Amino acid sequence: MRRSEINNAIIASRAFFEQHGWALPPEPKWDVTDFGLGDFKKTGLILINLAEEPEYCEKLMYAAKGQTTPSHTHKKKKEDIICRTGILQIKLWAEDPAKVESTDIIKLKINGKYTDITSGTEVSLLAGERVTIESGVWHEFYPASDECIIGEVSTANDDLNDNFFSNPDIGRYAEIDEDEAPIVKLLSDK
Ligand SMILES: O=C(CO)[C@@H](O)[C@H](O)CO
Repeated sequence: MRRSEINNAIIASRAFFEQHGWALPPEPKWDVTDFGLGDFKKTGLILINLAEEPEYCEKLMYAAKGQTTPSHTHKKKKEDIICRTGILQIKLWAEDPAKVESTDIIKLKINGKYTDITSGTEVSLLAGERVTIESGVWHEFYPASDECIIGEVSTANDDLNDNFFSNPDIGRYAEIDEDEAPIVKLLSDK
């Protein structure tokens, strides 16, 4: 990813957060990624780590229409993915969709109530709605609205060691081409 693209993504999402009443903490911990695939408009996500504790984690995320967070799972982390603004589509699988065409039933908590869904089902979340994703459940999400603010509340987060993607070409952090000066230091910046 070009640094200019990262800077622009931060400026645009910052404006959207502000417009929708989401005040960011002082010195937000920004994480902007194209998942190493070099096509931020297609596979891209902007995250801010709000709380990172050994017991829990909270993130605020932003994606624009067309941007997918590709299918992945966590071996340790259990997380609630929450639509805060807009409409969020989230697809869930019992097993890695690149390897197995599973039709297993997933017992998924949607808005706090257990619901049986078939692996591969897509759930649509309106603002205020959430799904609770147990570790081991594969998931992919993208906005159905032009823009989307997404929350994440979870057990401990370890982005380096606890993200398992279907696509083996994916790297969790972007490789950066320094075409201009950074406006913020990313979590992945040394
Ligand atoms: O877990 C999630 C989304 O499900 C994010 O916190 C990761 O950082 C994505 O890699």
